Amino acid sequence: MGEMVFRQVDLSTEEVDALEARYVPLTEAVRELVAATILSNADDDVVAEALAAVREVTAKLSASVETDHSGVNYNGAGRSWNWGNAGSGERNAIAPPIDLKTNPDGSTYADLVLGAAYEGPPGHVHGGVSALLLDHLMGVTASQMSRPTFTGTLTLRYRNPLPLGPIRVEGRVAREEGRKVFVEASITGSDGIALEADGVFITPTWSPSLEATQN
Ligand SMILES: CCCCCCCCCCCCCC(=O)SCCNC(=O)CCNC(=O)[C@H](O)C(C)(C)COP(=O)(O)OP(=O)(O)OC[C@H]1O[C@@H](n2cnc3c(N)ncnc32)[C@H](O)[C@@H]1OP(=O)(O)O
Repeated sequence: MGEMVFRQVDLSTEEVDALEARYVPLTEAVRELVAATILSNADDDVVAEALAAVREVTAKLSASVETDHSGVNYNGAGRSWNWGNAGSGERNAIAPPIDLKTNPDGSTYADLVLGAAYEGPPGHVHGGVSALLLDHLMGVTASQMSRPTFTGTLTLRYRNPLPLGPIRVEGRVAREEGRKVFVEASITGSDGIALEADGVFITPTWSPSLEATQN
């Protein structure tokens, strides 16, 4: 297995929150840029201007890049962050804009709006995006944010096309057997239920290696 390191970073929770607050508006603006890039009818001059501006700002941001992935980090107070996570990273404009909530009974849900960047069939959500949302929400549900769990098997039933627009993803732990956590989930869109899923999430025998670093 390749190296999988969870990094302990010497930052206070306030410092992590401040960093997140600095970048989240940028993530949201980049999502708007992605949508505008897909939908724009601008002429050659405007597109050339946008290209130069995006290249310039990307060069400015890239000047301080030190690594090729952001990883899973945590501090001494137990605050963890995974800014690049493909399913939910707060600084990842490619990730769906998910804000996952946990109910007192451990079940989870997220209400979000999927726009032009998530299209598959005309006007509808790409099946792989639905799978990404479910894998992520079900993995968090299985972990109860207290233990690492990996997707073992994920079974999806695409019952109806899912229109772009507002959707709700919901999940709950159905049962546990040893290291296996069985999770059920669904996605509902403006036309009603679109997907049902069940999955087996497994706590590995190995513990994640924890690496302390100075930041
Ligand atoms: C503390 C920090 C908390 C942080 C929370 C953050 C939440 C983030 C959420 C992120 C969400 C994103 C989530 C992601 O994207 S996770 C990324 C995608 N998933 C992976 O990369 C997983 C790759 N696979 C593996 O690493 C191993 O195969 C695992 C760990 C899964 C099992 O390897 P292990 O060596 O441990 O297995 P075992 O042979 O001892 O078998 C043990 C039991 O399991 C049963 N079994 C085995 N394999 C499968 C299978 N594939 N389906 C169904 N069942 C399976 C097996 O029959 C046996 O059952 P039984 O015979 O005992 O009844």
